[in-house]
Amino acid sequence: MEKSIIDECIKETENAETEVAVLKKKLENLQVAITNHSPEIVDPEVTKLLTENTKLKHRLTILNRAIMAESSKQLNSTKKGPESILKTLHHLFSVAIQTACPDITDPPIDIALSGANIKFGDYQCNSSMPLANRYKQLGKKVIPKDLSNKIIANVPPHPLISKFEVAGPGFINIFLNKDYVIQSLSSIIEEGVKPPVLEKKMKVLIDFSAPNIAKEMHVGHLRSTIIGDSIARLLEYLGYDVLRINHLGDWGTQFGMLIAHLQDKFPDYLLKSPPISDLQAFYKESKKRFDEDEEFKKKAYASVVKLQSFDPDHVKAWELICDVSRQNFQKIYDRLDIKIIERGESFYQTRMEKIVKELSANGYLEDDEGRKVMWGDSGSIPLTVVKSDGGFTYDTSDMAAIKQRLEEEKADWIIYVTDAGQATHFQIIFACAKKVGILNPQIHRVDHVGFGVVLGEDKKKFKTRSGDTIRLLDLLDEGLKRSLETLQEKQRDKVLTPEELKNAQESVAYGCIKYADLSHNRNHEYVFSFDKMLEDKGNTAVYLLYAYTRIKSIAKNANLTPDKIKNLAKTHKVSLEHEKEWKLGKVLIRFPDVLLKIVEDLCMHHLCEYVYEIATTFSEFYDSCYCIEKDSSGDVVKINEGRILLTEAAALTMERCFDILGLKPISKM
Ligand SMILES: NC(=[NH2+])NCCC[C@H](N)C(=O)O
Repeated sequence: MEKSIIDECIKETENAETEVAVLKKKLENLQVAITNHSPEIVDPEVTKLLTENTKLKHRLTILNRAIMAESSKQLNSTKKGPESILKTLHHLFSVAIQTACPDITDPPIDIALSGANIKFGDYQCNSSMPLANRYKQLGKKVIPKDLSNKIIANVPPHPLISKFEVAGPGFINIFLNKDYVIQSLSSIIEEGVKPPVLEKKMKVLIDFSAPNIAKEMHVGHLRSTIIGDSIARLLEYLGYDVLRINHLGDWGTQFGMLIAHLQDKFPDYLLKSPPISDLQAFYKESKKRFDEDEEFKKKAYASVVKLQSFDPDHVKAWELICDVSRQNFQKIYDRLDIKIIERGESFYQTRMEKIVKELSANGYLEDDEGRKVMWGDSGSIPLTVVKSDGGFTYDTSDMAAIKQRLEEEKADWIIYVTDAGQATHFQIIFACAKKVGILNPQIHRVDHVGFGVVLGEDKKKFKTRSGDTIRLLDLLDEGLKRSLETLQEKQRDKVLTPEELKNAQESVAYGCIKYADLSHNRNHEYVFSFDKMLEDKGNTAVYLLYAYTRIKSIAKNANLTPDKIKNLAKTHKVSLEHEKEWKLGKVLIRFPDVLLKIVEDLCMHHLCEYVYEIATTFSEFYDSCYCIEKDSSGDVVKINEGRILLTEAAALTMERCFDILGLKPISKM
């Protein structure tokens, strides 16, 4: 409905504008007539037209204002989800700036959160200085401060804003309206923490985890698993159609030797499942034979060929081998509560054959000493599409995969989560896919979400004492052991039931491993340290989980269940009078902005910083504002409902953050 009002207004404005232009032209013509001929003839006509012109101009201004008010109303409608403060301000100021500076095309709209000093407002618009520079380039001298006042006068009215102040050389300080924030927080309590409205619902395919069969899943894969899962959780929450894909390394020449070795060692493998428990040892044995025994090598090559042409016995052997790895991977996914669909490299075998034919037929492949290569646009290094022995590579499977994902799966957006070392690989894949018309940057989005290596506390590559890769299951076990010790140090075992203790132990152990990873900027390497991640101070999962239980216990102490608090919100206002209440309230309504920023750069540490900010701002609030008062015998004598409501809004927002980060908060720990 609002849309049709806007359309109508726009139409009316356009009509009025055309009329103004026509009248202007008429006036000009008359002016010429006046000077050239007898002025007394046209005089009454001129006067009439002039009055009409003024009237129309006035009507134009009114219509323009109506459009602005209507479009900001549309932005403001809370039914669909909370609004992004930054986006709303950006919209309001772009209307104001375009009206105030009609001669500047594509004006800079610079909106930012103000610093800690509340004197400078809550948000700032810093556009006047660059705008004055743009005027200077046009040969006009404009004082930024004057420009700021003109901009302010043109900001369409909006319930979010209480007032403006122009400061310094021309900064516009924006002060938020308390009632607006109260309203936003009440809807959190009454309706839950809703995601901001999506501009466009997209189908997103997230390629993450992706360990390799017969090799140990290592900490790099753990990082990919944790980061990928969290991005998936975020995008699912925002309402995207998410497909979580495990691009398992389950294909390739190493399977030749594994199958050949299996056939030799367990000849009755088709009838009886071979008892391989340690696939890595099995891999080592077969590799040794492959390197030392020519006969075996030949057999191994023959096996690959048979497998790739889907010979049933070879496929069976391959499945047996994959199953051993799969079971181990699944144990890790189960513990960390990771949902993912397996679609390994093998899935693309026939598609690889097809795409190689197509690339070759269309002249994209070049011969390079027997290999067939393809160059991307950037030209750095080419993809090896076919090896000299005719086999396919990691590159081939990724070309087939990107085609399958965009064309068959109809994904709008693909996200690949791997170590930063693979950045070039993906750049070339994207460039080649673009070159052959699979990937269209106008409609598709592709991201390589890279991450740095995991280091041990000695700042060297994370390894066991003996220099082996650390087994992830051992690492998770160690986490469980250490988290139990931490809880025992705090004497939690004396207060919690065995079941509660176990829940707390798992929540802390897996939570701290995930959080330590997510809270670091993923582009940097990070040091894996149980000591650090189990600290109860600073930005750690332990600190946050405790902070959350403390927040939850406030209402519990007042005998207020979440349902009762919901009802309370109908009769009481969230309290934002105290400076610390106001500070917390403003942090809480930033949630949509934090999520939208992550959609842009896919850096989950923004969310960790945000949830930490909630916890620390909450503790500032709690230090200076009582929520319940007890008498000397410990009985509750007074409840401050407005503050209980604020507490609930904080707890609900934290819960949402935890959920996106894959942490499981517990009510008692
Ligand atoms: N489509 C992809 N290439 N996904 C990532 C695969 C990661 C690969 N299996 C590795 O261990 O490094």
